[in-house]
Amino acid sequence: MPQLYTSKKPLTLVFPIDWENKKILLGMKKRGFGVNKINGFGGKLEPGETVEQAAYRELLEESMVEAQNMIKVGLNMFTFEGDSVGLEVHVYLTTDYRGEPQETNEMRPEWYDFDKIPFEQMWTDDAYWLPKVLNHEKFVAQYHFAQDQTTILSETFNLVDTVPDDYEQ
Ligand SMILES: Nc1nc2c([nH]c(=O)n2[C@H]2C[C@H](O)[C@@H](COP(=O)(O)OP(=O)(O)OP(=O)(O)O)O2)c(=O)[nH]1
Repeated sequence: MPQLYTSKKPLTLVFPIDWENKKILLGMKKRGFGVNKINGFGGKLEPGETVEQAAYRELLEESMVEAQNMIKVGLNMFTFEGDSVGLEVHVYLTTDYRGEPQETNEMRPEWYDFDKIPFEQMWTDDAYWLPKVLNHEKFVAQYHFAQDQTTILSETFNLVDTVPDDYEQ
């Protein structure tokens, strides 16, 4: 298989989960990459930050929710036709958190029932892996997109016991 990327950029993605009421906190992204899509909360690492520190900070900045725990559930490598930079997205759940979700400059948060997740308003790949996460499974996956950032040209998906720290091409 040809190399899909020559360098990669780590990103975080966090989903607050209420297992008891079967609800997930998602937000409408108001600006930047993936604008107008519904997604979890996350973004780039700041200099000197670990992935987990960035995940905690981005959730707080985007939703005002403060995670008390952070459970790593997945690793996604996203690549795009014609772009040599891969997006390595580290996916976490938090099940213990403080604060009421609030709209911020970046996101409009809202709780969704597990069976009413608006996949048609989310990134195309989410319909493949998010249900696994809600089924208590962990995964490593790779999705290669066409330039339209919607069509998936190839994918690999594996369930794992422990999510690795890095995606290995
Ligand atoms: N669910 C899902 N999330 C994705 C996909 N691709 C992708 O980059 N993301 C996430 C990872 C990050 O949480 C977010 C992109 O981060 P960002 O560019 O908005 O980062 P940021 O908040 O630091 O950016 P900025 O606007 O402040 O510059 O989107 C995808 O296919 N599915």
